[in-house]
Amino acid sequence: MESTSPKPTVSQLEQWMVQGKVSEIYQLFGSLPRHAQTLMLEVQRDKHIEFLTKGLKQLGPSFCVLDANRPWLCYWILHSIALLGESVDCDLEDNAIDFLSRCQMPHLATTYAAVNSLITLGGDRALSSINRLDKLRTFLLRMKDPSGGFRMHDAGEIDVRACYTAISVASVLNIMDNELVQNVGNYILSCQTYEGGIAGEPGSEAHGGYTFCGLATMILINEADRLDLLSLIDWVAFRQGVECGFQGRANKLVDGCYSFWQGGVFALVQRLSPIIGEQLRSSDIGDGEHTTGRREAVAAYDLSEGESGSAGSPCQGKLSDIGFSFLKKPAELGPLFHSIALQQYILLCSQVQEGGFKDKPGKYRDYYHTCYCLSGLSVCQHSWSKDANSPPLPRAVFGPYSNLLEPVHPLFNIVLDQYNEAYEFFSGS
Ligand SMILES: CC(C)=CCC/C(C)=C/CC/C(C)=C/COP(=O)(O)OP(=O)(O)O
Ligand SMILES: [Zn+2]
Repeated sequence: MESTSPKPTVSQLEQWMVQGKVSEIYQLFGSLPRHAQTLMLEVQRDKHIEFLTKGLKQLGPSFCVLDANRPWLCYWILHSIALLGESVDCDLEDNAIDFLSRCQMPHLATTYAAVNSLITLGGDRALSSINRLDKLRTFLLRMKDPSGGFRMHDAGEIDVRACYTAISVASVLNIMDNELVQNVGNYILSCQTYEGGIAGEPGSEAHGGYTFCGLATMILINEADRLDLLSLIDWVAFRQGVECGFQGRANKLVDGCYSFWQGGVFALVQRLSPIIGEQLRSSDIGDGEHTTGRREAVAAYDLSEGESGSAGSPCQGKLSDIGFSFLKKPAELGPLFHSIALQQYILLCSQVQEGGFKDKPGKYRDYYHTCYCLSGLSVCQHSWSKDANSPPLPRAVFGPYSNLLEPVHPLFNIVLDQYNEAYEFFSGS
């Protein structure tokens, strides 16, 4: 007898993508012919590069307009290209360096984007174009508020993003000092909410973007132990939805960009196990049925620390070296989220087969979502590796192994090779 519901085709799936039907996409993906499934699960490298290169060219020809979004577009595009293991041609690179070295001020977010872009381009010309000691350090100090927080720009808002962008740039450029760091921890601490996540400013709602920024900042200033990491982990673990992607905050829709903002939080947490162990041991676990998980976690920590002997030792040495040392520690914890499910969301719901990524089915692709979906995908693929430099096992990578992206340094969201080159370059002075 003939079936009344014929098997869906790839174009029907694309139709559902446009209509935003996530559950239909998953349900019926399974009944596609194998070759069509394989196609859908592949990172469409060539198409993404085509989309990204087109965007980069559109920023030119001489990158001459200094509007606030351009350094961000540059970073989103250059970082995406680097994650895909490619580089840009010489003319585009020269134009980008000239443009970026002219626009490192007067806004912290664009400064961060410009610095990360130049580090991503790499090489002496790009790295030495950053006037870090005179101009940049003076600018960072001018943005600092007596509360400990940073302002985004002169007379601008003080928030967790400003703290992160200032501290991230200072750390990666080796210009961190006590004056910059003073009271930043108090400010971030005042933004951790009753839910466990971190808000943009005191009294606001916890959000994934700010939770990433706040946690990364606390790690970079060696004060992560001051946060309530147990409630932060509880909060972020509950942000992965039934659609497999992450939402930015409670009761909101999932969105591909949170694959990095929330996924990145997990990548950081994986290397905080001594502090988490300490907080678990001193937490009031109680003896109710619902506390079994926590008691088991304490027991597991006691065991693993017995094996590795890595109790929460404070970080020694230079402030700017914390980011570098952080990745030298093994990731003693496995991923505390469903990393395969997230890869499924990114590839089936956010990836646009013609190139680029989007927030969710029903939306259009853009460079911001392309950057943060690819960053999140890389975090997932490398989330089972204890050592940041060792390639993941095939079972950690959803779809063909050729989907594997370059690893990032999760504190800065810079591809690891490029971060290491910058670390070497700036560590001498
Ligand atoms: C380094 C740097 C500048 C980081 C930025 C971090 C970041 C993404 C912050 C999120 C800001 C925010 C509250 C978005 C909510 O938008 P929405 O209400 O449209 O989205 P939602 O419904 O998903 O919460
Ligand atoms: Zn988004």
